[in-house]
Amino acid sequence: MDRNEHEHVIEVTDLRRVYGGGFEAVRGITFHVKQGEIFALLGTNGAGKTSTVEVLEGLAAPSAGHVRVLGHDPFTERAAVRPRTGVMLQEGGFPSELTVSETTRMWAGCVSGARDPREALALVGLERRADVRVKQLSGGERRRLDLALALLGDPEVLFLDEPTTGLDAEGRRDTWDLVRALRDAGTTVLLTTHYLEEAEGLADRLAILHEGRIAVSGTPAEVTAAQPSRISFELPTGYFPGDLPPFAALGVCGHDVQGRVLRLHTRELQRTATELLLWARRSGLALHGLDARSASLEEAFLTIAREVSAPGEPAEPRKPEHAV
Ligand SMILES: Nc1ncnc2c1ncn2[C@@H]1O[C@H](COP(=O)(O)OP(=O)(O)OP(=O)(O)O)[C@@H](O)[C@H]1O
Repeated sequence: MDRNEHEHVIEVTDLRRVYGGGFEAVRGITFHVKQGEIFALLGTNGAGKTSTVEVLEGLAAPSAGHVRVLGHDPFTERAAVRPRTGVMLQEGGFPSELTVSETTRMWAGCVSGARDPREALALVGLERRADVRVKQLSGGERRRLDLALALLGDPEVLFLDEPTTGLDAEGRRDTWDLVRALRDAGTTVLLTTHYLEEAEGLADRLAILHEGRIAVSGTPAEVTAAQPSRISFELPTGYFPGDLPPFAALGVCGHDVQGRVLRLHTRELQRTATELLLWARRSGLALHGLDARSASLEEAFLTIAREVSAPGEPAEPRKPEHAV
């Protein structure tokens, strides 16, 4: 591999995208993706993921800021960028009467230096469906066909917009294995996804978008570590949160009560759990519904998603934000 491993293959600087009518869908985001890295863009519905990816794919110009893919402006230098990138859109939109094989061959005719269409189908496990009409494919098989087409040009950069939507668990795992293999061979991958376990298991780094801004970013471990762990249980009859030992002594950094269920937030899960159980034993109490769970990407995502701005009020970026 003669590519520079540390090169920023994708550079996004202060990107803004304003639609006709003045709605600002992307409000100044900055991130970089290194060569041979899988970067995931996560976000609530309407957060601006597709609006961002479309600019990277050269389908739209930035309203402000700038974007580079492989060192070029993907919009004004489309001819230089497009042959080196593979794009898997959310909706493939193939003619449904063509077979899988015909579709792949037709697409290969539009790609310079395309790999053997049969090889692309084999990569996504569709070789046995080559003679089936596209309209007869399941939703998951169509996603795999979308991916096969994106891989035809053996791209250096792959844009995957929700690549595993509609796939069953096995198909999803197969796609993850394929994306990892492509990354290991040097391909740079930018993907959007709604599946948090997909981002957690697949991405080297990720950014969570919210209302057009990057709310948090970093490696999955960094983003997760910024969240507290949780312990919840039913308050024993006649007990209130104030009857527990002082929260500071338990290492608790926050709490909430829903009905009789007390939820403690902590950054020291082992210490808090130990102190809580010792207190329960000393007090002769059974803690029903006891549940302790480490911080997760899901927790980070839900925390951000709950921070809904008031109508007309721009969302403020969260601090601290990891460097990307
Ligand atoms: N052509 C358009 N004109 C006006 N507003 C648009 C247009 N396309 C998207 N938007 C708005 O921009 C915002 C961001 O949309 P975008 O599709 O980028 O979000 P997303 O994060 O990809 O969402 P999802 O997860 O639902 O696919 C949304 O509020 C959407 O309604």
